This record gives sequence, C-alpha cells and structure tokens, in this order.
Amino acid sequence: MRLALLGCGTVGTEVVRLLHEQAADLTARVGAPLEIVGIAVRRPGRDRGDLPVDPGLFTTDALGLVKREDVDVVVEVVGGIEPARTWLVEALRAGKSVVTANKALLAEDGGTLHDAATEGGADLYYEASVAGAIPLLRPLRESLQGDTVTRVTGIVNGTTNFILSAMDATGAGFEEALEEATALGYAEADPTADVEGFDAAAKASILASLAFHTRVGAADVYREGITAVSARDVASAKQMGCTIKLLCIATRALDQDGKASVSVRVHPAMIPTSHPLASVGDAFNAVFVEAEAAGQLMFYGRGAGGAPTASAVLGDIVAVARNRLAGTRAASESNYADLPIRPMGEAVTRYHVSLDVADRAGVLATVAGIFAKHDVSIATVRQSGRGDDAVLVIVTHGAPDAALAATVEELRGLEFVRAIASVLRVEF
Ligand SMILES: NC(=O)C1=CN([C@@H]2O[C@H](COP(=O)(O)OP(=O)(O)OC[C@H]3O[C@@H](n4cnc5c(N)ncnc54)[C@H](OP(=O)(O)O)[C@@H]3O)[C@@H](O)[C@H]2O)C=CC1
Ligand SMILES: N[C@@H](CC=O)C(=O)O
Repeated sequence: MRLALLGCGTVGTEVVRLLHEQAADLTARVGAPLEIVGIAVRRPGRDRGDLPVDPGLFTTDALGLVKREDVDVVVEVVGGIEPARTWLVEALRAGKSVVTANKALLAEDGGTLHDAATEGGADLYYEASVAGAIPLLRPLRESLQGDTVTRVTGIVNGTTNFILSAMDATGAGFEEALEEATALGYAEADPTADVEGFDAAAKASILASLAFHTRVGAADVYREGITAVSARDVASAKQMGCTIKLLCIATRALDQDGKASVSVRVHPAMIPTSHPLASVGDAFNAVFVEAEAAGQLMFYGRGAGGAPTASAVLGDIVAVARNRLAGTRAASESNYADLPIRPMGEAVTRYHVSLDVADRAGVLATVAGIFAKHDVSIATVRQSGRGDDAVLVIVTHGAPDAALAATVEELRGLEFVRAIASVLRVEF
C-alpha cells in the first residue's frame, strides 16, 4: 500500500513516526506493508528533528504527488479549504482512498468530497477530524445505524477546553493559556478558529450530519467562541457551583405534526460542577450521544495533539488499506433525510445575566418587569451593593433564545443599567 502524505506538521510528523515504529504490526494487520512514497509540505528544508524518513521524499508539488499512478492512499493533514479540496477531489475521482483530518473542509464542502468519492468508487475516511483520538465517527457511521440518534452534546475543542480549564483552576489569563495550548500543538494554524468557535462548529456540523443522516454545513451551526468569557464570568460561575465550557449541542426534534428538524449550536455555557462534562479538563474532549434505543453513550479522550490525532489517522489508514486489498469500499454515507435547520432563536436555553446597575429603589422591579414582558421566568436573583452601584446577577428558567436575547437588548437600553457585564447560557 503506497501512501502520499500531504502535510508533515504536528499531526503529520506523528503519522510518520507511528508508521515507522509500528511497521511490522501494521503490515500484519493490513496484510501488506504501508509505504510512504512522498510527503508534500510548504517548506521542504524545514528542520523536522530526527524524523525517521528519507529527506528525498519531501516535495512542494502536492498535486503532482496525488496524481502519481503508484499512489493508493492519500493522507491529508494540511488543513484549510484550498488547495486541500482540489487535491482530495483529484485523488477520490481517480479512485484513490483518502484519509483526512480536515474538519474545516468537511464542514464547508463535505458534499463535494462525498460526491467525488462516489464518482471514483473510493473510500473517504475522516475519524481524526472530530475529537482527536476518540473513536466517535465510526460508532455513529456504523454501530448506531440501527438506532435513531436524538442528541449529541459535548466538548469538541481541546484548545478552548485547555484555556477555560486553566482560567478556572489556576486563574491563568486567556492569552497565556492560549500560548501554552499552541506550544503543545493543540491549536489550529490560525488559533482564531479555536477561540472564536469555528473549529468546534465545523466538528458539530460533521457530527450532526452523521448522527441525523442529513447535510449540516458550517453555516448552519450557530456559533459563539470564548473570547468574551472573562475572569469575572469564571468567578461568577464558581459562586453558583458551576464551571464554563465551550459546548457543542446538536438535537433532532419532532414538531407537532411529527416532522423532524435539527438544531446545531456551539457556545460557552455554565454547567454544574457535578455534571460529568465539568470534570473534562486540559485538552480532553467528551461527547454524549443519546439514541432512542441505546440511551446515553459517553465518549471521552484526548481531543487534540499530534500523537492522539495520528492514532485516529492510522486507524483510518489501516481500514482503507484493508478495503483496497479486499477490493471493496465502505458503504456511502446515508444523508437521505434532508432535514430543515431550526434557527437558534427557537432553541430553549437559560441565561445567566450579570448587570452593573445604579443602586436605587425600583431597579429590581423594573428589571423583573422586562423579563416578564418577554415571558421569561426568573429562577434566581443575587444582588450585591457597592455604594451607588450594585451588581445584579439573574439566572432564568428555560425560554426560547430569541426571547432571552430580546430581554437582554431591552435591559441594555435602561438608563440605570451602567453595563451588562456578562451574558452566558446555562445548560443542564
Ligand atoms: N493539531 C491537532 O491537534 C489536530 C489537527 N487536526 C487537523 O489536522 C490538520 C493538520 O493539523 P496540524 O498538523 O496541527 O497543522 P500544522 O500547521 O502543524 O501542519 C500543517 C502541515 O501542512 C503543510 N502545508 C501547509 N500548507 C501547505 C501547502 N500549501 N502545500 C503543502 N503543504 C502545506 C505544512 O508544511 P511545513 O511543515 O513545510 O510548514 C505542515 O507540514 C488540520 O486540518 C487540522 O485541523 C485535527 C485534529 C487535531
Ligand atoms: N485545534 C483543535 C485540534 C483538534 O481538532 C482543538 O483544539 O481541538
């Protein structure tokens, strides 16, 4: 089995290392040796340490490598939309198997890749694209095909989980924690993708597409990142017995006429410290899958980093290599459902709102009246005074997100509201 490796950075170098260190076992498991015939990178002269590979294999001509007649499997660990899409479509149409970790591309234009795979009769595997080392996509793609998945909830971005865990545990600053996550190889080439929630949204779209048998694109996912989460939010969450996590929540629901639709969102949320997701620290990921017959399933493990991600890539390489040797390919994905996307405004959520207000008579009554006007029920109110100023912390019961957002907008315009210090959703 002859492999073309596209990319040799954090993940690619670990793929090379594992292929080298486990060569004998992999040969036995596949039934044929796995041989790298070329490695496409941007800077072939870059120092890659003691990588166990012939330096003559490096090239900048990725497309030329993909087109080589002797390549069976293309492994893409570069990232981004272009030129990765062009390379992978070329490979798939030519009948070459593809293994990729590129969630951004799958979320943006997965349909083009799947169509090219069908056209070329080729395998397209992408276990590493969601939740690093955790075997999650294959259970959705295979084991749960006989069941109806109703909800997928979890932490799917290691970088932001690392940052939020550090802010919560040690009081570390945002920038400092992001720098450390980048140095550890968790962050994307442009970490904005992590901290603004794009990476988690891409993963959410992949999970929802597989779980609900429908195409959910990146643009269908409601997204908020963690850049607005402050030390004050973290402290406030602690006071309530909560912690803050960047959550991915995908649900399939039926309306009164029995018509199904899906809602997919990514945003920071407060969860009680007693919840199992609260103890998911560092760059670990955890995902709950709820299915009608199976009930609740939990998947947990390292969600980022070179070696954990390479483990998932290697698993896919073995699978596609076995398929090629057997002259077969995996069944096409069943995206038959074509379900509508429910807007974020209809999602039932709860808000934690922290207001800096003037401390005088009638303030609380006016604020409560505005919540009532939008049909939002208040669960708790905490007030602490500071001379002329007071801090009001209000936690609501569940209400449509649009009603909660409209309430906050109206509060913002009140003359006695000095600042809306934070607005966070509360889940579970
Ligand atoms: N890091 C992680 O924890 C995880 C990453 N992923 C995904 O895996 C993929 C790779 O991530 P990662 O290894 O961290 O990224 P890196 O930035 O560490 O590595 C990217 C590699 O791609 C090469 N490259 C970049 N542009 C080109 C180009 N135009 N032509 C040829 N080669 C190019 C780079 O070359 P050079 O070395 O010369 O710069 C480098 O070797 C991404 O899709 C990412 O989202 C998925 C799960 C986890
Ligand atoms: N940047 C990503 C890497 C894995 O997908 C993350 O932090 O989760």
